[in-house]
Amino acid sequence: MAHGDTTGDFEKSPGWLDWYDGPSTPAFTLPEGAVDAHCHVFGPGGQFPYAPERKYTPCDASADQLFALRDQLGFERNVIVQATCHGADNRALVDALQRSNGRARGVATVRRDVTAEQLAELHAAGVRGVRFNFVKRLVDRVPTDSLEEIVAKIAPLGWHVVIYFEAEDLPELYGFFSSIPTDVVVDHMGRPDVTKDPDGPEFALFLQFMRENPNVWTKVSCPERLSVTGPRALDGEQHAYTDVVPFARRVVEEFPGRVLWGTDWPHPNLKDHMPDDGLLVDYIPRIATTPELQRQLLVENPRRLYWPESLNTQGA
Ligand SMILES: O=C(O)/C=C(\CC(=O)C(=O)O)C(=O)O
Repeated sequence: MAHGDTTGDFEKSPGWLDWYDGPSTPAFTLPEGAVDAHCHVFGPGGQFPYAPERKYTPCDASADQLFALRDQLGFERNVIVQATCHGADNRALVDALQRSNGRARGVATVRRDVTAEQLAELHAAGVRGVRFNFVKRLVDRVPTDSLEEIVAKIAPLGWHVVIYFEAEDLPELYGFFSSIPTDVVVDHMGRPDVTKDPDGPEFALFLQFMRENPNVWTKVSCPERLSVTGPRALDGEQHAYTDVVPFARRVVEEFPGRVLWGTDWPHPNLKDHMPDDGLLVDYIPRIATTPELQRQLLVENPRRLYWPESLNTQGA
């Protein structure tokens, strides 16, 4: 369904695909307490304007719409990640966290001049991390000394750093990423080229990065973004994105305690189709094949990072 061409004073980027309205109820029953650990809120633009420096203008995707999806799919909680279309203006994120009744935590974007007071306010709202984006079509590159300054400011709060990059850029960024002292969460497995061999050198470098750095976690999310051959999660398809499965399954099985999963709703910048989020949930048991792996991926791991106070076992 189209959600309108304008949002407040903003016109959506040409060719923008709106999120899928009326997703199916998943066939896979999520474990109790499951967390959608990667999703976004956009605007509404009339209330929370998009950032002047943005590289795309999305359709609105409000907190209420996100919470309705959460309930429909059977998740208990969300981790809402600041997207580049809102720059370092975290107001839409903070508003969503505050209206979630403690059922959402957040990852913000901040600049090097962020103050301790601003960070304390974000923490009180439920922010637990910052995101550094290195995807060239989304942002202008921020120098690493600025990022190091930010890390020094957020580390005392117990926050972590979410990094988003493409596989071809890992060799250049490997040293900087390995130097980050906090926990680090890699979005979408570092965006592997899934036409390549999962046993080949490109993905081997990513696996090596995770092996060498026990503070590094990853989201085994976004098959709809990584897949080349599909099939797409539409029309009841129960075997969607088969080409991504070997990559995600490999990571889940080698690092079961350091993986997260999220819908990526509302799926910004997809070009050729918009997935049915219910069918995306049905992809999960193909990459986390046992109830124990599913519980770690969906419940225990996200709680350790985002709701550690809810765990009563030490070092769980
Ligand atoms: O939602 C995602 O994970 C991916 C995005 C958008 C994004 O990250 C952003 O705007 O910050 C993408 O690949 O276009």
